[in-house]
Amino acid sequence: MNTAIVLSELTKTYGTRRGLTELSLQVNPGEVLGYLGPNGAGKSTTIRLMLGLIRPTSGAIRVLGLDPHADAEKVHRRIGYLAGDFLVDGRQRAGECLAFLGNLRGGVPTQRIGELADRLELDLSARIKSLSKGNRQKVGLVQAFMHRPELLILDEPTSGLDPLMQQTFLDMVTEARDHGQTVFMSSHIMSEVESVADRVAIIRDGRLVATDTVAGLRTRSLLQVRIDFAAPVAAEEFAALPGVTDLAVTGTEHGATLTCRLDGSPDALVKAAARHTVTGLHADNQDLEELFHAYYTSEHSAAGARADRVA
Ligand SMILES: Nc1ncnc2c1ncn2[C@@H]1O[C@H](COP(=O)(O)OP(=O)(O)OP(=O)(O)O)[C@@H](O)[C@H]1O
Repeated sequence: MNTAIVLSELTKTYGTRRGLTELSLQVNPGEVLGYLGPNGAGKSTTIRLMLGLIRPTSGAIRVLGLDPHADAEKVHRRIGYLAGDFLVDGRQRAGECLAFLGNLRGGVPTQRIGELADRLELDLSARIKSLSKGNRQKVGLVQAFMHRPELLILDEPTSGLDPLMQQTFLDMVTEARDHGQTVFMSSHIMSEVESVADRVAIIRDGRLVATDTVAGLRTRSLLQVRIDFAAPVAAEEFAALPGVTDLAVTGTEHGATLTCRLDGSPDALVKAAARHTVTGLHADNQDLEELFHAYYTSEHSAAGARADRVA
């Protein structure tokens, strides 16, 4: 079976503005890939390139084995796409709009549209212009999922959905994967994709900075350590230890508390601490949201510095 999506050394510039820079990424059939990055990172640019709506400045793209620009019609027939700004004629009723789009895709049973609308609590008789942003987003989701496409490309799909509907959407993604469909979904929130994504790709400033499974990303996260001492300790004693960053030592009523982040083996830190009387020890993994923020806020952060480990 063909790889669902292959992006090879993709660069897109808009005049002098950066869109994407030498981005390479593969998405396997049946995989859910979460595509994460802050505003302006290049997520929509990547999606527009994958749909053949714009052309790369250099590099190559294959979607379902086809060139999305040269074979746009064939590719579009086989995918479900939700744009970041899903726009349709607001005078139509939601049901009419979905029936029309279903016919364009070779016919979708009314029952299937009804089932999806019920799950998402979407009123099919409402005129689109009268719907709230979140309800309009639901129309977009139904049209992307209704014909059970081989590949779903979803740009910020949960935008405007309340937490209950976000969960319904995530269930729909899981079911799509169970049916063997491939899902590429962009987001700027880690927690939104971490429960459904097989892999996560993180982009910043148009470049891919990490791709890994959610479990793999967790192993990259640093330990946050707190050690309580019975008497004052000197920060210099710990600052240069291997893997220790963001070190702080504060005096307390009963002695001192050291906090730091730790990358790799705790051995040196534990041995250094053991030269003193330790009254408390606490170590926790940095959560994924924090790791993600470190990736996209600072090139020189601990996690950012490990961004070269692109899987
Ligand atoms: N048509 C355009 N003309 C000029 N610059 C553009 C155009 N489209 C995108 N860009 C620039 O390309 C970069 C990436 O934009 P893109 O919309 O792909 O980001 P994004 O990750 O989707 O952001 P968001 O989360 O805000 O939607 C930005 O710097 C943006 O200003």
